[in-house]
Amino acid sequence: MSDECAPSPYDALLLLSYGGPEGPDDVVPFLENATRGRGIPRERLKEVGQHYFLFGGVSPINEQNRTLMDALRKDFADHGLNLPVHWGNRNWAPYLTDTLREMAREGHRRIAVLVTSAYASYSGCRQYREDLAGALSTLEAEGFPALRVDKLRHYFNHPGFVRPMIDGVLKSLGELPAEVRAGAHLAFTTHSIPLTAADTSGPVEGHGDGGAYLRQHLEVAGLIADAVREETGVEHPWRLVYQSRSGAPHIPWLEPDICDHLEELKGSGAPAAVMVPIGFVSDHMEVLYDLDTEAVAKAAELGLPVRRSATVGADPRFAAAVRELVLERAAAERGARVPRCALGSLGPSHDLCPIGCCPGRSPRPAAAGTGERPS
Ligand SMILES: CC1=C(CCC(=O)O)c2cc3nc(cc4[nH]c(cc5[nH]c(cc1n2)c(C)c5CCC(=O)O)c(CCC(=O)O)c4C)C(CCC(=O)O)=C3C
Ligand SMILES: [Fe+2]
Repeated sequence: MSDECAPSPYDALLLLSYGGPEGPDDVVPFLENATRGRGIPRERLKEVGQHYFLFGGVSPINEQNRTLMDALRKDFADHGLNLPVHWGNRNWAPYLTDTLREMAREGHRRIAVLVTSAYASYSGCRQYREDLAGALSTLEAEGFPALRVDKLRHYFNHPGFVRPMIDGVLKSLGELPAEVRAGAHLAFTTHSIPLTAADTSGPVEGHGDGGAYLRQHLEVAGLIADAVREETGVEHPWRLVYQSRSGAPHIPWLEPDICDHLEELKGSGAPAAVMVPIGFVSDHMEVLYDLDTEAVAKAAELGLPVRRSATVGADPRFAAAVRELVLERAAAERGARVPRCALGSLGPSHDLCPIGCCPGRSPRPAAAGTGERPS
């Protein structure tokens, strides 16, 4: 095997995700897991429960992760990369701790971790690092030998993440009625988070003004808008907007909401819009309900033609990007320097989150960051 394809020091890849219910009886316990200690009002929980019940209590996220694992295994096999792929979740089976225990039993010791969130934020980055630290300490208490987990860098600006979304936007534009196509607005959408969480996202030096969360999303939106203009020769106006707001009403979250934005677009005479869910890796419940159900109904009520473009899901280019991320990090851990792919101007993201990156409300141990490395 060529050096480029050596995964050492890694002996496995862990796909780490959110998890979702797989039947009506799972919905309430899943929501309890997802919101424990997070101060979410009961009303919001009832409402979100209804979103899941509308789809038979099944979130598509677990099946999407199984499909992504298949795509990763195929890509790895096709490229002579011998690295087993495992999967664990924060909020539903297969739970992270159970997966890591199984991996430890099988003899894995040094594990690269891909989280299904492309951007910096407490929910999308540090919380997963806290989950990893919690799982590692449970296994240590159970007497397992020490595991080391390395979280792969944020991939929001990796071409394997961005290019499939560019194709998705072009496809959605093509599906709009021809007479409104050229005037269509692009509504890039992501998960709203509390303003304080946005402001403190990413390394401390960049805190304030929406932090890394905002900058990274604006970068991706701009990259996609530029590529679409180059491809079509049409300048589609665009804006970054938000969805899936939770929390107590008096706490400010990122705005505007996608539905309010659609209303504003209609009011200002926009003829159509494409909703581009850049904040999400697959078409899970936030996409299926908040965009395909709620926002699509809003647009119908407004008489605004809309399309929703695809998330990357298990696109082979994304699977290839994951392979590249594993190999580049493996090389770095071996002390080698290899090129790191990133589109745009922000450059490849850090490997190790520095202290103070994406802080939570109360400090908890987090794995895979500066300060967690053996000296
Ligand atoms: C930034 C971000 C991402 C994107 C990055 C990533 O993908 O990780 C994301 C993804 C997801 N969020 C998901 C589901 C939920 N998120 C909730 C609540 C919250 N999310 C938040 C943020 C994010 N969430 C926040 C700040 C809260 C408030 C509570 C808290 O501070 O923790 C709640 C509780 C009910 C509610 O409050 O809405 C649920 C059920 C699912 C699974 C969907 C499925 O089942 O298909 C996925 C992929
Ligand atoms: Fe969420």
